[in-house]
Amino acid sequence: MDEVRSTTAWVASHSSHVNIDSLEIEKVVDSMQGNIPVVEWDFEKIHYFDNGPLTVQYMFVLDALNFCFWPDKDLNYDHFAMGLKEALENDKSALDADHLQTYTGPELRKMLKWPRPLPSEEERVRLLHEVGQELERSFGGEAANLVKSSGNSAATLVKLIARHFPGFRDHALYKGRQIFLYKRAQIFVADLWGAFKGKSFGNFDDVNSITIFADYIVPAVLRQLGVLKYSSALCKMVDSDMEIVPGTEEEVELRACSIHAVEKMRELIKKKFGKQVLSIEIDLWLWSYGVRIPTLPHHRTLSIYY
Ligand SMILES: Nc1nc2c(c(CN[C@H]3C=C[C@H](O)[C@@H]3O)cn2[C@@H]2O[C@H](COP(=O)(O)O)[C@@H](O)[C@H]2O)c(=O)[nH]1
Repeated sequence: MDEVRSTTAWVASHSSHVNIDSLEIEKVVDSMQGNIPVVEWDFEKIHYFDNGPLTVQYMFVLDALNFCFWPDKDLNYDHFAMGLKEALENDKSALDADHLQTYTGPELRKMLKWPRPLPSEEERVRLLHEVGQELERSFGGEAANLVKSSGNSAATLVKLIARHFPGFRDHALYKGRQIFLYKRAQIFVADLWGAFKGKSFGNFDDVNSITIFADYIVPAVLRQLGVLKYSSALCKMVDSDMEIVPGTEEEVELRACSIHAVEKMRELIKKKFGKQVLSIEIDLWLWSYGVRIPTLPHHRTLSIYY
């Protein structure tokens, strides 16, 4: 996680299209007196939860597919969460490692009750197969064993996921440097922590090492708050729904500056109010705020990472 922190800080200090406004961070922090609004995990009441290993399997599969819903304007994250939940409730073996390896696009669509091809459907199916194969090869078929191998360390779990599952290797090259973002791997840790309320499979000694999850909602909220300032060219691209090519400076800056801005917010809360706030808590507040404003313009990049 140190790599996520240090490389995104480097992007922020070399940024050409996105600027972090420290004064606005201070205003936000002061206006809340350092108290981040508490948002309950699964405030939407959409997730599968049985307090056991099957919940871990559900979360891992969901986070393997947790990217890029926007190309279909009627589709969102909730459809995936609820679809997988219902599939599991009807058939406890629906997400077993051997099953995951055989799903086809039409079968995935049917499971999610989606009437037409999903965005990046072939990639989603490939990622499901990858998860099934590697869980079977290295973890006895169970994501719960992957989590157990992390020894209650969030940082170790993210590393293990990146090592074993290429689809989770959310890196970018920026001005000649490798930048680490790890959105889906980190969100899996946060989902476990939230679902199990920091106990059992959600017990991580270093949960504060996790950063926010750089998706397409959080940068939009930080912009709305005035914390991120975009260049006028980037404003036009985002506001006109123009696609931003993955790996471009603009895309990497949007994501990396979001991570760094929230780290700065945490530091300021600590300095001014003596409170230790988790990035996960800030993320959940920002994200839940953003998804409640469907008209909020967000950047559009075709990606499997977020
Ligand atoms: N930063 C951040 N990004 C998140 C999530 C979540 C869901 N988190 C669960 C955990 C607790 C809650 O109760 C949620 O159930 C999804 N996303 C991202 O949003 C985008 C989807 O947007 P739309 O197309 O409107 O559905 C897409 O990139 C998706 O990957 C989060 O928490 N943080």
